[in-house]
Amino acid sequence: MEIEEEYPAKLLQGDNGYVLEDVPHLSDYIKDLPTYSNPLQNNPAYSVVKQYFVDYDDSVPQKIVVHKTSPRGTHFRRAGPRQKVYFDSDEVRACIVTCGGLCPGLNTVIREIVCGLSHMYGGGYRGFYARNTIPLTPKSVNDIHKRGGTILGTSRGGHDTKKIVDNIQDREINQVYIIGGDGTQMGASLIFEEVRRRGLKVAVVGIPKTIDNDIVVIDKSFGFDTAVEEAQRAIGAAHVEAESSENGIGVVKLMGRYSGFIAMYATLASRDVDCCLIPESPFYLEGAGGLFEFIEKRLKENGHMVLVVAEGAGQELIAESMRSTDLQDPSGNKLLLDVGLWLSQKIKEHFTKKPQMVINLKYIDPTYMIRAIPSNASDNVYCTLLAQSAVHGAMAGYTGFTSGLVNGRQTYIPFYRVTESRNKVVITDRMWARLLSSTNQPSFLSHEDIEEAAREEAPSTPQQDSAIGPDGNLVPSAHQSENGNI
Ligand SMILES: Nc1ncnc2c1ncn2[C@@H]1O[C@H](COP(=O)(O)OP(=O)(O)O)[C@@H](O)[C@H]1O
Ligand SMILES: O=P(O)(O)OC[C@H]1O[C@](O)(COP(=O)(O)O)[C@@H](O)[C@@H]1O
Ligand SMILES: [Mg+2]
Repeated sequence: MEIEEEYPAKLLQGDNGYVLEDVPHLSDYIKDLPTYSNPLQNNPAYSVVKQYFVDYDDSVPQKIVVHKTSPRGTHFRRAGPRQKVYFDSDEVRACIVTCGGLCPGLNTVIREIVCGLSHMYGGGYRGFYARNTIPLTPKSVNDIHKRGGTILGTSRGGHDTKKIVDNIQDREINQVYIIGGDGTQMGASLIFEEVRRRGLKVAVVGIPKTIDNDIVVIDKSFGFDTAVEEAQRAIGAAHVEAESSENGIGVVKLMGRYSGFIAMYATLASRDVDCCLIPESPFYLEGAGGLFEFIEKRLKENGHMVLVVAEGAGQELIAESMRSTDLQDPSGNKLLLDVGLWLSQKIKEHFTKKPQMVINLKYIDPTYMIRAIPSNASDNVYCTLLAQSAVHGAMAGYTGFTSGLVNGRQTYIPFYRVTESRNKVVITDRMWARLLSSTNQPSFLSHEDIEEAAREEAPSTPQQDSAIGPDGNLVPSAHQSENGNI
């Protein structure tokens, strides 16, 4: 049976403004699918756990800060094992792919999907393209969580939905686990649509991966904690270098193409940073309130300083001062100019005009070193829960969803929700205000800038309070940002 129209959003209304943004299910487009008892009920590890199975109606609210009169709002389906499953254990043929940039924890997710299917449901495993597959068994993945990178390899570009689904069909794969960022989830959504159009019993499941933490709705992405921890080591080194020489300046570039979360959290965590520059907050170099003025002030006060810059910061400034290109990577992401090198050069040029102030600048670019390490303990546990949730969801017949943590609970989120926008640092939010007050750096914002930023983040619910104080200064707003917890 071929189905033509696009899959409609599944919105279920309840009392007091309750909305469940549900995810697709195989039974939505394949009738009379057989079901089976979940084999976990006979598994000695789980059978002792009271209420191990998730209640069909369990859901998780997207916003947890509410007022007396607030409507209950959007909810996502709670992840976890269901009493009934839609795959017989012997029937499962699963494949896993990793796409996009590297991120700590990829191997842990792979390991836990394999082990989850095998130990919990007793399934089998395959990859997409014939010559490119690696058979995965619990034995072969046993130690991989201790390694960085992905044992499956990864790439950008080359997405051909029809070819991929042909392959899934030819190889009789019925569960597809796709680990990747916004681009990958977009591709996964197209694969799901095609699978559904062809009426195939194939569960298509996404696991969100982004070291930049730029995926919306979820609390934070796996590997982010590890990245922040490792970034601190680079900041520590920059601080040692800066402190050890007169007018020492340490510049550290961190990842963050459009979202400065790594830079912001590493800055807050380390406390050694004097100024943090992120893509969301424009800055300028010359004149009153500019970066050069601030650097001079800090050097006079402390004799050294540390500057952290996210890779996507100041791109318009660089474009103004040098010939920029519109080159893209194979996935269509704009190739960025190296802001770390550019900024270091600009600072050096500025101080050559001030012979009374000889600086000593050291530039550290730890970006690929940060990305290549294995995940830390907390990310390892997080990866395990994400992977197990994904497996439980696929076994229960859910499809077209991303497995994600929302307000500390594992949930199933429809693909369109995680791809429709990008998670960014909200500079009129409390967290950025905390950073500004911890570094005491200038906000580089005029009154008009602040008003514009606040307008962009205009309060849409009573949970979102004003962000500008009577004096026009940044005032932390009392609401949670789009992704809640961090
Ligand atoms: N809009 C899109 N539609 C289909 N596939 C996409 C889209 N954007 C990216 N992809 C594919 O997803 C994969 C990873 O994308 P990329 O942006 O490099 O990484 P990430 O998923 O981490 O954001 C690539 O193979 C790319 O071709
Ligand atoms: O050099 P590469 O491999 O294209 O990766 C660089 C990019 O990857 C990132 O880590 C993000 O990767 P994703 O798009 O895969 O999430 C960016 O911070 C960085 O711009
Ligand atoms: Mg991307």
